[in-house]
Amino acid sequence: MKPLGRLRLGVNIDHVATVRNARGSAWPDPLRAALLAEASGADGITAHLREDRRHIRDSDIEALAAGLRIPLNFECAATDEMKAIALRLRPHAVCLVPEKREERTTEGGLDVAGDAARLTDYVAELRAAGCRVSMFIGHDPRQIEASAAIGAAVVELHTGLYSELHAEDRHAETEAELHGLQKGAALAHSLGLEVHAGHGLTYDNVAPIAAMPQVMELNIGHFLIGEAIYRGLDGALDEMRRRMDQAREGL
Ligand SMILES: CC(=O)[C@@H](O)[C@H](O)COP(=O)(O)O
Ligand SMILES: NCC(=O)COP(=O)(O)O
Repeated sequence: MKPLGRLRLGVNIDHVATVRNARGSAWPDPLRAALLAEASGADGITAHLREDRRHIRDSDIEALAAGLRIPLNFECAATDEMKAIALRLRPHAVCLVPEKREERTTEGGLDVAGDAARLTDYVAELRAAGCRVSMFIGHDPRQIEASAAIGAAVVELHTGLYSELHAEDRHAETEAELHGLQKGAALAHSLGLEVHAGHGLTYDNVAPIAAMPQVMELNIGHFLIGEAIYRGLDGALDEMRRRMDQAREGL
């Protein structure tokens, strides 16, 4: 199958805020990083306003919503508090993610099937406000089908397990997880969902994910912000873009 279109790179700037918050100061500023990413060819900016505000804060989301020219993908838990923020700021996209207060990072995908009735209404309100709503899920067919059924426009497939297995050189398990993601992407596309992917992606593991023809957008943060220490943010993005395009070329 030929790719469905040019693969977009969304840059997650959460961990610029992590560094800022480590010193309780105003520097480095996530908006400034987002504007640099925009100037360096990012197709969108992702920011996750966690309920505990451990990195991105309300004021960051407001500054991003007001200051960006490229689309803002607002990641949040499906709570009333977050919905009120989204309805006020009306970002281009809202990606609903599962959250556990004690987790180090997002573990697993959202249980859309188990919360379908509530999420149907939740998504409808965001859609009515003009937001493109996405579900951050694993590749379980039940969750993909439920995402289509509740009216989501997009699913973002969680690549965290794939990334962990890849980093640990667990080749057979990595391949099995990749196969699950590939099947999930095909199912989601067949149901009319736009397919995105992200979490834990790096230069070393991005190619097989970028080569999935149904995937239209990758959201990448932690690795790129770290790599920017060595290459600058523009250099870090350029190299990721190059690897994404290269993976797509052979299709
Ligand atoms: C949902 C997701 O994959 C990202 O937003 C990621 O969670 C970045 O934030 P954390 O590192 O706090 O999990
Ligand atoms: N939704 C995934 C994301 O925004 C970036 O995740 P990571 O690259 O910071 O792990």
